[in-house]
Amino acid sequence: MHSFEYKNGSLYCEDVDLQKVAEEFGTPTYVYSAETLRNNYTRLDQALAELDHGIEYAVKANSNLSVLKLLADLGSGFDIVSAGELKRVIAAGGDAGKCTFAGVGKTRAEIEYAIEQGIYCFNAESEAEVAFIDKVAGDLGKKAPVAIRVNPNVDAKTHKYISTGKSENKFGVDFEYIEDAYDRASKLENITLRGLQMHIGSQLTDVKPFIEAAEKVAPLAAKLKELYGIEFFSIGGGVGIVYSPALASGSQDWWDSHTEEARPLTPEKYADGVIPFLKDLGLKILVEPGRYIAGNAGVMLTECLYEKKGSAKTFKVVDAGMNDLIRPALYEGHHEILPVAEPTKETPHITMDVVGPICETGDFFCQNRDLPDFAEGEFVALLSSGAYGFVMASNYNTRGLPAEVLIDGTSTKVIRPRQTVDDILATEIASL
Ligand SMILES: Cc1ncc(COP(=O)(O)O)c(C=O)c1O
Ligand SMILES: N[C@@H](CCCC[NH3+])C(=O)O
Repeated sequence: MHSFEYKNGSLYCEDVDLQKVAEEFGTPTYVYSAETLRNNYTRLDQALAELDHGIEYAVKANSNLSVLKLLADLGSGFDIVSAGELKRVIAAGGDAGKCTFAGVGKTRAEIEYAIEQGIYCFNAESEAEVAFIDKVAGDLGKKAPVAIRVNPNVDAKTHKYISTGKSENKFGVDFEYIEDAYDRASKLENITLRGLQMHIGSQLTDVKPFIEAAEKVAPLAAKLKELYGIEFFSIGGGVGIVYSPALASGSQDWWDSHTEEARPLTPEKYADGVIPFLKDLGLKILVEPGRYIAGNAGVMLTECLYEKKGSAKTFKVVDAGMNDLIRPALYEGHHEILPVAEPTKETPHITMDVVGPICETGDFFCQNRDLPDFAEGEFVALLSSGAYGFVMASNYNTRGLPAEVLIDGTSTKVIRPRQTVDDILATEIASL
């Protein structure tokens, strides 16, 4: 049973027909399945049951307040990368005391705010940052909880823009310097060393790099526990999802490739791979999944505006652009594209580029892809858009932001109304 599937000749999310959603709320619109969000969270939680563990959902993947609230209600903690994300968690009813704060460039204002809100831990990414947190905490007359992110120099074998655990990446403190960094940090007066953190990259579809990193860093975690009494080891996020049938073993059929069994990396495979290195540490193990929780829980709906048959190609121009979903333009990310009205056996397949209205050649959702034909005025869904979709949308070309809708069984709720061009202009007009 999938939360997104064809029923009665139309693509549904849970019990709701996406044709009706597109007609009622317009396009482009992001649609999320509450059931998939819950299932993904629960499944990972259960896979890690053998460990004393906590899930710190990576807010950056999808930060809509209703999504955060749903996860907070399940008991999730949150991995944040800005004061803005912390404000979101608090506004959604999440617990600041269950937040970890990552990121290489935290400002004084952000550090002050996070200390005042009582976050669980700063995950510091450099010695300079540790020293600065110590200073800011001292100025406030408080002690700040700190973990240092170790860069284990492990190749995550993912897209180079989202690999974070190699020495040439900007993240964390090099493995060979980390013990000295802890030694120096332990002498600072206004911080408490609470944990150790790592995160080797995003969209990993093979468990081996996770195993390599856990095996390399677990002895360090044990040593830091002995020396400084740290209480947690966060192994970061990064569990990948299936975007392309080519990634799935076996079948080329999209739905089959998205069955849990066909996932290249299941939560169980992930857990089985890393647990042996973590279970005897006597530390709380944190994970920071973003894409795994939200990615397959969302689609973006868009309408076909025009068809253009060029001498070289057929273009379908849709009303969403790279400003609405930037992953194909930025990482050549693959999103499956399905017509909302279910194609029949008679529907011809044609090779097409699906492109947006933005004045950039890179503004495409697919190139030279064989897809069931669809006509002007028809809606299509870009699948697996629940993570790093809406959150990366921009106003480029002075376009408003898409609406976001949450479906839960038969209920449909707009969780963020469309941002109009008038909304964008209002603040600038007021500043004229
Ligand atoms: C520190 C940290 N934790 C967690 C994540 C979440 O990654 P993912 O969405 O791949 O699980 C990221 C993003 O890559 C990150 O930088
Ligand atoms: N935005 C990226 C993931 C970045 C992960 C955050 N560190 C993507 O869409 O794949």
